[in-house]
Amino acid sequence: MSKGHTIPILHLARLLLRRQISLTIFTTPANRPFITASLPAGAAASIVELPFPHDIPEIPAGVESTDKLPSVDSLFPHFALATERIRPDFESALENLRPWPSFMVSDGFLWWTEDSAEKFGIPRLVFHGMSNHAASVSRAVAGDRLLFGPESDDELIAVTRFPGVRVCKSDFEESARSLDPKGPFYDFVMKAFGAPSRSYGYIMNSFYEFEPVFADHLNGLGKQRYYSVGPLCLAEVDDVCNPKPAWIKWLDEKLVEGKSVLYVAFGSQAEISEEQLEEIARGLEDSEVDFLWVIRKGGGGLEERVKERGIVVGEWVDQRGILGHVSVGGFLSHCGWNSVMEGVCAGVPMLAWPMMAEQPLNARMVAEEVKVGIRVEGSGRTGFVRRGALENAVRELMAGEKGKEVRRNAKEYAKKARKAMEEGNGSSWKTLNLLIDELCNKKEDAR
Ligand SMILES: O=c1ccn([C@@H]2O[C@H](COP(=O)(O)OP(=O)(O)O[C@H]3O[C@H](CO)[C@@H](O)[C@H](O)[C@H]3O)[C@@H](O)[C@H]2O)c(=O)[nH]1
Repeated sequence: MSKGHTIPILHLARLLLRRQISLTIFTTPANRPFITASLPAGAAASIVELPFPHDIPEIPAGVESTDKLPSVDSLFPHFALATERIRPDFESALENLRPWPSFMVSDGFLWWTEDSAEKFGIPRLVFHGMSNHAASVSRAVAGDRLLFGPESDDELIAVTRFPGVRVCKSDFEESARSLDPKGPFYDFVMKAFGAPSRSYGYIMNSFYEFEPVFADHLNGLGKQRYYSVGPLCLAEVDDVCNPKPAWIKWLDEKLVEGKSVLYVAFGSQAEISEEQLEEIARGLEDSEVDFLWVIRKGGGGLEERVKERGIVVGEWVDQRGILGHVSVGGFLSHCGWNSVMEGVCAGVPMLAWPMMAEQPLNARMVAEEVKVGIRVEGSGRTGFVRRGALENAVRELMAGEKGKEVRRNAKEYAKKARKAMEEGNGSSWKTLNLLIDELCNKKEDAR
C-alpha cells in the first residue's frame, strides 16, 4: 500500500507469470485500479479485494495508500498499524483459496501476514524493498550498538564489519538512535522487522553484481536466504507510450537541440518544505542546465523564469520511460531504492539527495560504494540544501570530471543489470528459478 513497494512487487508478479506461475493478488478497493493497470493484459492473475478499515481517527476516509496521506511523516505509523485490521478478511479469503498456494510474497510492512502464513502452513517470502547494503548495514549498526556513542549526529562512525563503510547517526530513523524508543513508529518497526525472522526468506530488488559483499553477508547470517532477483524494473517491457505525453515530446526536442537534461524527482511520498522547494528552484535556475522536474506540489513560477530550459510536471509520470530517454543525462533523486535501481538500469548517473527512511544509506551506496552518483552537499534527513550547493552539484554531474567518472560507472552497471536479468544465465534469473524450484517443484513432488 505504498507505490514504492507495490510497483516492484508487481514487477515480480510479471516474472512469476512468465514462468507459468499463477497468482492471486490481495489488495484493497482503492488500490485495485493501479494494480489492474500495472498487470500485463490477459495475465493469469486473480485479484481479491479486502476492505480497508475506515474508522481510524488519524486517517482520512478513502486513503488506502501512503502517497495519499496528508502527511507521511506523521501519519505513516498509524496507517501501517491499522493494516492489521485487514487480517481476519485476509485469512477467510486465504482459507478458501484453490488451488492451495505454494508460497506467499508479502510486503515487509504487512508484518501480520507472517502469522497468517504460519497459521495455514504457507511459506512466506518477505519483500522489504530495500537494498542488501541497507539491510546489512542497518543490522550491523543495531547489532554492534554503534549509534549510542558520544558522536554528534553528523560525525562519521566506522561500521567495523564492512571495511570502508561509514555512517552517521542522522542516517537512521529517530527510533534506531534513541536509548529508550517509544511511540507508534517504534511499535511498527518492532513488528515489521521482528516477524520476518520466522519467514522462509527475503526477496531483494537488487542484483548480486551490484552489491556482492552485502548479498554474501546476508546470506551468511543464518537459515534464511536473501534472494536477489532484480532489478525488478527490468521485468517491464519498454512500451512505446502513445500518444506521447508533453514532457516526452519536450525531451524529443532537447534531443534535436543536442541538450542533456537533468531529471528531478523525489519519489512518491517525500515531503519538502516551501522554503526548500524555492531553494531547489533557484539552484536549478542558476545551474543553467536543462531540466525536467516532477513535483508533487509547489514549483510555481519557475517555468516562466527559465523559459524553454526547464519544465515542471505535476502529475504521475512513467519514470522509467523518462530515464530511458536518450536526452536524460542525470537524475536528481531522493534515492528511494526503486529510483536507484531505475537510474542504474538506464545508465543515468545520480545526484543523491536523501530525505527519509533508508534513503541516506542508499545515498551512501550510490556515492561511496558503487560510485554511480554524487552526493548533494548538505542533504540528509534533517539537512537543508542551499541553492549554491545544488547549483555546484548539478554542474559537476552534468559537465564536471567527477560527473564523467560516475557516468562511466553508471553505464557499466546498466550493462551488468541487464546481464543479471538475462534469461538462462543471468544471476537474478537463476536465483528466481532456484526459489521456484525450492517452493513449487518440491511441493509438486510431495503431492
Ligand atoms: O510520477 C511518478 C512518481 C513515482 N514513480 C515510480 O514510483 C516509484 C517510487 O519508488 P522509490 O523511488 O523507491 O521512492 P518512494 O516512493 O519514496 O519509496 C519508498 O519505498 C522505497 C522502497 O522500499 C524506499 O527505498 C524509499 O525510501 C521509500 O520512500 C518508482 O518506481 C518510480 O518510478 C513513477 O513512475 N511516477
